[in-house]
Amino acid sequence: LHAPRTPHAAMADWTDCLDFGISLAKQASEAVLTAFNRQKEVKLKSSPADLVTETDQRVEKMLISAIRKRYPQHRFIGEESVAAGEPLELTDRPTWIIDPIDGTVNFVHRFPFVAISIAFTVNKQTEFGIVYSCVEDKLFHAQRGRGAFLNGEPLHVSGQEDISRCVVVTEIGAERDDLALSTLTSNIFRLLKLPVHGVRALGTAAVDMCQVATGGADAYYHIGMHCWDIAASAIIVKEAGGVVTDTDEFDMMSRRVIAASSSSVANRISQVVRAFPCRRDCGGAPGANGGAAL
Ligand SMILES: O=P([O-])([O-])O[C@@H]1[C@H](O)[C@H](O)[C@@H](O)[C@H](O)[C@H]1O
Ligand SMILES: [Mg+2]
Ligand SMILES: [Mg+2]
Repeated sequence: LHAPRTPHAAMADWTDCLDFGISLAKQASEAVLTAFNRQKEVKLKSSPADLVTETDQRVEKMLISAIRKRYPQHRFIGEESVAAGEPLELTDRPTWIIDPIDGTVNFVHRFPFVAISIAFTVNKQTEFGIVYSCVEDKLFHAQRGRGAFLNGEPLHVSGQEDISRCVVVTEIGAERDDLALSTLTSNIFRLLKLPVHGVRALGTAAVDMCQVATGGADAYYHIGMHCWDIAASAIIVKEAGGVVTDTDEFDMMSRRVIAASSSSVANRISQVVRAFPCRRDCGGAPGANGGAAL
């Protein structure tokens, strides 16, 4: 017996939102570049290495107000809005996940890797991601099922399967307590002893992870970052043919991520790297009540 054919509603592809997001990322990049060489007033957030400037806050407000004007029903998770007390809640509604400047420490020091990161989810599934590495003028984007691109050119991971031939990117992050620091440094020690070809850190999770999408790096892992740091670059890596995972299924709220050129490299990293406890960004079990999948 065949089930009766029911006409499906035309599948929304969210390309209009993607195009709008790209145009906003370009505007935001201009604001970031204008401020890049100027003196900045710097404030601390959760630790002496967790910084915010007036530009982070202004760029986020600009992005959210422009999106809200065009899509009044959409919701937001923005790094600086959450820091200002807005709830961090992912629902099934269309949601923009925004990091107005990923790499604020770089921005403050004029170390030339800073990015605007914008992801868009519906039903807790990421539909597209945009990462604009402003100083490099590199625009990465990916849409679910449609591939990943850098300045319009298709991206592919390296496909490397042998950990001992990998360049691995990671970040130390803003945590400065003893347990976090000893875990993070011993992870690097263990990877170098495998050995791997090299360990790198650019100071922006979003741009780091996009290196895996380009094939310039073979893997990336990070513990302690937040969903806005990696939501956009996760879909970019996946659409470039990479693997994005956690110790288990990828969950953007878990504050742990492994992105790799192949599942064998991802598995090897997950065997070597230890995590320290971090409070989830939101939700309980992965995929449930606010957890989010790719
Ligand atoms: O604060 P921010 O500059 O947006 O984001 C930070 C950067 O991505 C950094 O590379 C990472 O190590 C931190 O964990 C993030 O918080
Ligand atoms: Mg960030
Ligand atoms: Mg930021």
